[in-house]
Amino acid sequence: MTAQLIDGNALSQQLRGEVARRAADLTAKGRQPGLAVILVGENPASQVYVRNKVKSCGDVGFHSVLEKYDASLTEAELLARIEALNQDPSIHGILVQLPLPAHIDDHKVIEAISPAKDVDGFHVASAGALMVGEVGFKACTPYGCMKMLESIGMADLRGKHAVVIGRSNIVGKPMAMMLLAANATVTVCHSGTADLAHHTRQADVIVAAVGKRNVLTADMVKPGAVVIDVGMNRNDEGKLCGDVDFAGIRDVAGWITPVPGGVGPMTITMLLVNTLEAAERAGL
Ligand SMILES: Nc1nc2c(c(=O)[nH]1)N[C@@H](CN(C=O)c1ccc(C(=O)N[C@@H](CCC(=O)O)C(=O)O)cc1)CN2
Repeated sequence: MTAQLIDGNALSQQLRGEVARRAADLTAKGRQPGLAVILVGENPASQVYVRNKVKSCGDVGFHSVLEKYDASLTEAELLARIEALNQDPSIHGILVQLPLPAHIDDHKVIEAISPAKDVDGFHVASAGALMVGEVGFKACTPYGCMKMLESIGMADLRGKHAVVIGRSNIVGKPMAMMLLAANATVTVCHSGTADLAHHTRQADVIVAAVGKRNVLTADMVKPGAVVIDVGMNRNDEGKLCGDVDFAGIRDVAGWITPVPGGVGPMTITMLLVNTLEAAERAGL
């Protein structure tokens, strides 16, 4: 068996077309969606990501502002900027690019963003809304993974077993909640899991979100399973790769997401979706 690819670039293009249409409607009503992106420091990967976010905003007709600050910015200064953006009616979404420099408490910063503008979905209020099934912004990476499942006819996971590898607040935990909301039976594995392969071999859907190469190999995958790779690592040749052994697993899985071109572009697409929804909700 050769797994079919879930193409994040193609799916993103399709979803962004719909976002652009809805944004044009809002703009015509005098409410152009607006996103503020804050970058603190010189992390080279973060610089690429924020540039892509701002460019993507332009592509779908959003207003955007990129605020870049030196790594010496104080926590108090950052909190003051967020408060100003919370009050700015032209800004519907606020995003602080992570990671932040070590002297800034990222939890404090995320909690300073108004939940109504928390388009990253990282605020405790957003996480709580997801937990209890209320309206709130969903974290973009797991939300993108759910859209990828939907695109292959797996919106409803009743009777399916999903295994999430990783328990971070921004991917693993919200991913598990979203899979549960889609009726999957969910197992969350992590560094304290005794026998990872025992769990993954039973899974119909596996989401790998660890940040380490080759955490999942072909012998750990049930034939026909869906494998979603959230990882973003460099291999020995310096090339971008995910958390799973793509070449090996491709011969076993039914579906697999590539890196690059899989979950990454979907993360930015769902940020656009959340920003659009923030602008739509602002008019209600
Ligand atoms: N405030 C946030 N910070 C971070 C988030 C986030 O969702 N919100 N996630 C990651 C980084 N990230 C978005 O910010 C992100 C990472 C990767 C990609 C992406 O499209 N990757 C491409 C490859 C890019 C390359 O060549 O380097 C791909 O997979 O095809 C998008 C967004 C941490 N911080």
